Amino acid sequence: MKLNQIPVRQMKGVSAQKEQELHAFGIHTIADLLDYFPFRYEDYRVRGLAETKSGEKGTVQGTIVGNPILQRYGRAKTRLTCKVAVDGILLTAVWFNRHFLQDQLTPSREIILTGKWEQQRLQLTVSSSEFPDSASARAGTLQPVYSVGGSITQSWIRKIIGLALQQYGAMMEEMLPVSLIDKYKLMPRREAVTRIHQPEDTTEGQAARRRLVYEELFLFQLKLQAYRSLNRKRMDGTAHVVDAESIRVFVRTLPFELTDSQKKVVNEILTDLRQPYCMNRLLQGDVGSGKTVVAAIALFAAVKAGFQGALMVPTEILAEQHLRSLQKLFAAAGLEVGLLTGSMGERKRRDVLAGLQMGLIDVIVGTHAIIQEGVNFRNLSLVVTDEQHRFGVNQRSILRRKGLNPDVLTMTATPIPRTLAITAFGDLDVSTLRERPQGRKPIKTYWVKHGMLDRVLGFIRREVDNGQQAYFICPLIEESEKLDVQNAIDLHIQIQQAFPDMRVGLLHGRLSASEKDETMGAFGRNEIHVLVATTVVEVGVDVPNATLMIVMDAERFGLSQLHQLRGRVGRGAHQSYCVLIADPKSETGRERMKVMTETEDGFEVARRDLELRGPGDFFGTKQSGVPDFKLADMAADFEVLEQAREDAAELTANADFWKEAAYARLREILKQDQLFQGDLLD
Ligand SMILES: Nc1ncnc2c1ncn2[C@@H]1O[C@H](COP(=O)(O)OP(=O)(O)OP(=O)(O)O)[C@@H](O)[C@H]1O
Repeated sequence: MKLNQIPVRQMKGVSAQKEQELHAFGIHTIADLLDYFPFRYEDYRVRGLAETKSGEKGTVQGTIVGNPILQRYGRAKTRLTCKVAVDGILLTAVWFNRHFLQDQLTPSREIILTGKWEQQRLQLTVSSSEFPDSASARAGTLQPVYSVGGSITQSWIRKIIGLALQQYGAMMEEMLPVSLIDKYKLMPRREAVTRIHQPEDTTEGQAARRRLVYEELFLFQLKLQAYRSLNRKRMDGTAHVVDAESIRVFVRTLPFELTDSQKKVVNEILTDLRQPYCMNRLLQGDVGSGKTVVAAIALFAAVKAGFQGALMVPTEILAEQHLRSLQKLFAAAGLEVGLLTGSMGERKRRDVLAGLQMGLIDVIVGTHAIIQEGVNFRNLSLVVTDEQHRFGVNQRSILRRKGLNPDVLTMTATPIPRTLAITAFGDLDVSTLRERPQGRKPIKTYWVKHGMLDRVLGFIRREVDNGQQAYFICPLIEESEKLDVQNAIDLHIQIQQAFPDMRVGLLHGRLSASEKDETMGAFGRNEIHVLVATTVVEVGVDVPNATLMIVMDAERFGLSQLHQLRGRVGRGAHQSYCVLIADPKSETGRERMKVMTETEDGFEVARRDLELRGPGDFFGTKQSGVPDFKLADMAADFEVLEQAREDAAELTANADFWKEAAYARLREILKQDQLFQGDLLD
């Protein structure tokens, strides 16, 4: 029996109700329980009074002198005091609401006190006390502090983990190969798990943590690297026969000349498409840098080679927009483009599904719906996805199980510093669009206070009179979508009242797909002058005639989000503006506004963002696609992550890893991961 197969209920003391509550903390098996690590320690080590600083918490040992005095005050409140001799000093120990201790405080008995020491008054306010002769004494130890709640208390979980260590500790298996344990002089697993729960001292706790952090990051990287290595080895991707001439002809039909950056990136992608292994490439380019057309060329190449392609986007608004632009681009070449979204009618959906299965549709555009059950392709060979986090390795394995192993091109407009990207996402190949199409004027960005709304309205008037359009964004914070939608509705009324002669549109997440589509379509045709919207327009929306982006309460947005929003303008030849309305309360908030007014370069914005937030926070956002680690901290443990990546890459590249007994345990772990289901690992 393995520890991860023994339900936690097997432990004495874990009732059915406790078991339920443990489940909420992700604890199902004994292995989970042992891996439920403390996030800090409480220090109960006994020190001399001289070493205990006044005003701070400490633990001391002394002898009770004289009888305790109990005072009652308020309703059912008590204050118990007693003189205790510690290191030759007579101090007053004070307990609040612990009247039941009175009988135990007998003169000349030894006692250990933990609490706040006030030297001036020779007084110690006790938070916990115990007698050295009692069995459950904590004194002398560092006590682990766990994340707890409900009927799971600190002392209960300490006890149950302590018992689990006694009962099952010997069954804990090593996971890391000896070579790595030796290389970094790591604690063996059994010892590390025991010590992280019950360290003798801080050094030991840290050494245990170091080992377990490495293990966690190594296993994370191992998964990514093993996946990549298998992928390369298998050579079961599609080796597209790319017809260079027809691509040249297609590019000539585009309404503009490709930038040098676009040409370079297209070549990188075409080279990948020709290879027999699967492409896994990240295309990063600043907002408005022209990623869509690059994707279109790649899709065109796949179709010309005799396959189908898919473009997966995060929202239905974007799906509709991309459908229209691809239809336009592919019209002359006679490619058939289809749309598949979650909110589509059943009949339409059935037609599309049939079209995909029979190969009548060459390129499908859609949301997540594309890779759901029941969607079958005739021969899908390329998936382009619009935001890196939406198409992770897991989605990939869904397709694999359908017998599909497409090349994947992931586009992101959130430029991630290269080292971070590579480290966090395994070994993606990265292509970067550095320049924007020619003729674009830099967007002018202003930061104004709420009091200046009148002038902002004047700005709208000027732009609309010039034939341009404006976005007016109000925040949408997930916790109270209802309130935020109300904000948008109110703002819409306010703007419409200010400009009775203009057409003011409203767009938010609560509208139906067709309502959204209608509004977006009308805005695209300049039938709506001002679009009041929530962040549903954040990514990808492309209306080149819009030249003014106003963001209400801009302090409520993160830097990359603001940059994305700003990127909705400046997409045509006209001068564009971004106005941030904000009264930030914090220094970081002000700093963010400053960064926005100082630079328009997405890479620079990302760099400053990283500086302001640190990599921990950067990766903490949903954007990153990086899982929550139990122990590891992306910021503090970043170097370990780098190291772990190198180790994992080296190991999986070595043929021994896939057959030697020494690595059987690691292969076992991989096999259990759903990512590798259906794959033969050895
Ligand atoms: N080489 C080019 N020359 C001129 N215009 C171009 C060029 N490439 C793309 N465009 C136009 O630039 C605009 C922005 O392109 P696109 O929508 O592909 O940007 P993007 O990189 O996807 O940006 P975002 O992440 O903001 O959506 C589009 O209107 C597109 O037609």
